[in-house]
Amino acid sequence: MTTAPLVAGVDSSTQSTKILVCDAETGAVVRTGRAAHPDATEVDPRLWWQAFTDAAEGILDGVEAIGVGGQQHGMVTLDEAGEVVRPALLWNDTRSAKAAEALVAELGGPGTWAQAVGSVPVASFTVTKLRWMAEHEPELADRVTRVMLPHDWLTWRLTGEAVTDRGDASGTGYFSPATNAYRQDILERAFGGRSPALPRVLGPAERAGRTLSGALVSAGTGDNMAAALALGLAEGDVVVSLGTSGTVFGVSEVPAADPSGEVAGFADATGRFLPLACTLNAARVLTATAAMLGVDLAGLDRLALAAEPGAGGLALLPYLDGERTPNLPDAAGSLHGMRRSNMTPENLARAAVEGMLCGLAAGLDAVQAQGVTARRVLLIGGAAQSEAVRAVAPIVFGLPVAVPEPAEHVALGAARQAAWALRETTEPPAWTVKTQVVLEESAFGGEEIRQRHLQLRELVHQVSPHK
Ligand SMILES: Nc1ncnc2c1ncn2[C@@H]1O[C@H](COP(=O)(O)OP(=O)(O)O)[C@@H](O)[C@H]1O
Ligand SMILES: O=C(CO)[C@@H](O)[C@H](O)COP(=O)(O)O
Repeated sequence: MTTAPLVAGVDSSTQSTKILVCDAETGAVVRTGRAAHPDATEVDPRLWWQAFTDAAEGILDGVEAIGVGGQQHGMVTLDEAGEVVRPALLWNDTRSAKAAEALVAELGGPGTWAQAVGSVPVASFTVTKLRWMAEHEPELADRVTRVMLPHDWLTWRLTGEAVTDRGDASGTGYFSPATNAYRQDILERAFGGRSPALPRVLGPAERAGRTLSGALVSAGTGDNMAAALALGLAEGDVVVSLGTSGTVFGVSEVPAADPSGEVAGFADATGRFLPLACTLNAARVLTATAAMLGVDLAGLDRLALAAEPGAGGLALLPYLDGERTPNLPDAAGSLHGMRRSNMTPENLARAAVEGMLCGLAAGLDAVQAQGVTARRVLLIGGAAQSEAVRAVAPIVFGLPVAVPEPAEHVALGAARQAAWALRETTEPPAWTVKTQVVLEESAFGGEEIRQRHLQLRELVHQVSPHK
C-alpha cells in the first residue's frame, strides 16, 4: 500500500494562526495546530512568525508541501537588510481613511480607481497605508526598500523568496487583476515618490521555493481566496465568511469594477476573479454583545433563539470598530427602536445577530449587482458555528444556507494549493467538501428586518462626519 504525501495549509488571519496537515490526495485532515495573535490593528510581523512556529510545533513531520493563506491588505515594510521597519498596519486599521479619500480624488475619482485596479481604495487597502506612512512617518518611509503583504512575508520567511499571487496582490490597490500587472505609478504616487520593491506575482500552481528542511512552498494567497479554493465554488455559490471581518464573495470569470466601492474586484487563487464585499464588524459583534449581557457565546445563542424574528423592533447597527462597507471609518454602533416592552436580553442578543447579518445581506446585494449569481449561501468562519447565526441567516439572506462541515477553510484552501503545486497539474486536486446542514430559506420577516436596518443606516449616514 502506498501512502499519499502530506501537505500543510496555514491560515494567518486576524485573530490567530491555524495549520491543517492534510492527505494530498483526498484533503482529509490528519493533524492541526493553532496559536493566537495579539488583539491589535498594528502588529509586528515577527509575532505572526512566532505564532506560526508555535502552531507548527510537532505537526509538520513528513509534510512535502506548504501553502500560506493570510489576512489581506496588511502593510509589511522592510529595510535594506530585510528587517521590519515598523509594525504592520492591518486591514482593520482605519487611520489611513483620510489618505484614502485624498488618493481617490487625486487619481480622478472612484470610477478611475475601479477601472485601474478593480477596487476603490478605503482605509483597508495597502496603498492608503503607504500614503499614511509617507505623510506621518517620512523618516521611516525613507528606510523602506520593500513592501509585502502578511502572507508574502511568511512565504518569504519560509523560502527566502519575495513572491505573492494575484489574489492577494489584488488587495493592495496597486495591482490590476484585469491586466495582471502592478501599477508602479500608483504605488509611487501614494508613497511620496518612493519606489519600494514588490513581490513577484506567481501563477496559481507555481512554486515559491523550499523551506530549509526541503518542503515545497506554494504561492500562497489571501485568506478569502484560500477559502474560495477550499470550497471549490461553483456558479450560484456565494460565500459568507464570519470571522473578524464579514465577507461576501463569489467566483467570476470576468473582473469586477464597481465605482460605488461596495464591491472590491479581487482576483481569486485559480486565475479567475473574486468580487467581494467586506464589513469590519462580524464575529466580534457577537462576543461584544455576549460580554455586555454577561453570557458566553452559547448563552448568547440561547437568548437570541428565545426572541422573535425582528427582536421586537430593536435594531442594532453594529459599527463597533467603525465600518468599511459602507465606508464610515469613524462611525460608532447604534441601538434603535427601544421601548419598555422590547428591552430584554433576548431581543438585544437577537438584534446583534440580525444587525451583523444585515450588513452582510447588503454586501450580498452589492455582489449580485456585479453579476454574481446567488442561489445558495455557504456559511463559514468562526461565527458560522453559532446556532443563532444559522437560524437567522436564511431569514435575513432569503436564500438557502449551507454550512460546510466545520473546518478551517482558509487553511484547507492553502493546503489544497500546496497539493496543487506539488502535483503540478492543470487543475487543483479534486478534494470534496462535505456540507453539514442545509437550512432552507425563510421569507418570514426577512424583508422587514432588512428594511429596518437600511433605514437605520440612512439615519446614521446623515450624522456621520464621512458621509
Ligand atoms: N460558536 C460561536 N459563536 C459565535 N462566534 C464564534 C463561535 N465560535 C467562534 N466564534 C468567533 O469566531 C471568531 C474567530 O473566527 P475566525 O474565522 O477564526 O476569525 P479570523 O479569521 O478573523 O481570525 C472569534 O471572534 C470567535 O469568537
Ligand atoms: O480585508 C479583508 C477582505 O478584503 C478581510 O477579510 C481580511 O482578509 C481579514 O480576514 P479575517 O481575518 O477576518 O478572516
